[in-house]
Amino acid sequence: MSSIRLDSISKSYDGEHFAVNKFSLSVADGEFMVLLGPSGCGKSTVLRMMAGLEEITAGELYFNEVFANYIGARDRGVAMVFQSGALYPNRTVRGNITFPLQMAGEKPEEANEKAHQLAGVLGIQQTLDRLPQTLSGGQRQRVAIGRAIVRQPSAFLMDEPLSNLDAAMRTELRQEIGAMTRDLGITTVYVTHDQVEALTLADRIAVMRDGRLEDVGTPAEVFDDPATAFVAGFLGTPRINLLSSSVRAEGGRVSLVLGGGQALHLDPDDRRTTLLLRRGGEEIVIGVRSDALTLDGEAQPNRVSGRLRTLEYHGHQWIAYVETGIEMVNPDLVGRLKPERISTHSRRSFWRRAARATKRSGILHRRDQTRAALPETSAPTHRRADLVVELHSSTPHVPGDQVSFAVDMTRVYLFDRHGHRIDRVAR
Ligand SMILES: Nc1ncnc2c1ncn2[C@@H]1O[C@H](COP(=O)(O)OP(=O)(O)OP(=O)(O)O)[C@@H](O)[C@H]1O
Repeated sequence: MSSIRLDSISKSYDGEHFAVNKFSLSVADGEFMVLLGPSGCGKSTVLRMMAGLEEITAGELYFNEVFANYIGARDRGVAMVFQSGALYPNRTVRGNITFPLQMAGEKPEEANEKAHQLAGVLGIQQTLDRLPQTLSGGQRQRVAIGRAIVRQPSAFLMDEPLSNLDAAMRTELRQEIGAMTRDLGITTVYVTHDQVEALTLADRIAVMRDGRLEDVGTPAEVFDDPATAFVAGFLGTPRINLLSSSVRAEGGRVSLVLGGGQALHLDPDDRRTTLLLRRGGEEIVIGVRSDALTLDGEAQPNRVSGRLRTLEYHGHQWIAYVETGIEMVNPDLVGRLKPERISTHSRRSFWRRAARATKRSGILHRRDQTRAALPETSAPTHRRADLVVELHSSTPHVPGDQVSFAVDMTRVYLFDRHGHRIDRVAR
């Protein structure tokens, strides 16, 4: 088993943009780490650099604290499973699983015994003598997992292994992957854009955006205590409401002024009051999950009101969409880094680091080719949109009614205009 450490890893495929940009992460021995983020944020690239399938442009990779940038893929002792695990079509399930052992010179009886045991763990004993084309997608993926772990790799890297399966099979195999990797105590890095997979499987989740690490923590930490508005928006269904607001600080009291003549008030004892007293007049972003709002909050000091536009029935709940006159912030765009041409100075220091990291391999980089995203953020992008509220029982209200919702201020997140949490995030 192995710990994995990435120290300021960058990857550029084209010398123009960074697919991964100064990404640092430590995965402990035996930990199940999920890389989560939207399509194109660089998750697979990070995984492939760990596997040795992509050259690292800059930064350092360590396995068990041993520098590993230039260790060949075969010598890293890691196993990888892809979206659709390609199997040898002319070999049986047993033949596929035992193949890596045969290559390693293991005796056929021992290899068969291991395949048999693993097939038991993966629930595919009945298929051992069948060819891949006779298997379902879920069974094929199980065989691919079996073949990957049969040699007891020091780390197991999985790139969206469930994405080609139907919903029921995803849930079943997800649970089995979780149980199996924990039983074996194997260090696992698992890539997905599915928040449910991330929340249910991970010991810790690393949330990525535009090639960078946005947040890392246990599922409860990133969900309940998100570092940025983007993370708050990426986790949770319905998506969090992000309300544009400005801070009014007067006489030791703080109000958060919303559009449509509305405001929320922080308790003087609230530790965030002290932080915001210094930010009077500043624009901020307030995050309120749809279940932190309670209908019929007319009598509450902290409430938001509006016109009920529509109600959706979701079986176990109703979702209310409310026009409030409050300006909402798009969670996908808030604080997004502006891609800009890198300055000469930054380019030089980038390539100096790249050269240091690649010295041992003798790989030369083309200095004049790179462009990068500088750590500059655009202003939050606003949209006029509905407030989204979960209702757990039916309501006599009908579309067109004026409605009020009490806001649970203990469950409100405050972000600066670039989407970073104003109060300290506990990690
Ligand atoms: N071989 C390649 N050549 C050039 N660009 C690439 C290559 N592989 C990936 N990229 C680019 O790098 C960026 C990150 O891609 P990557 O596949 O790592 O993202 P991802 O988060 O895994 O996305 P997805 O969830 O869609 O697989 C994307 O802009 C992608 O187009």
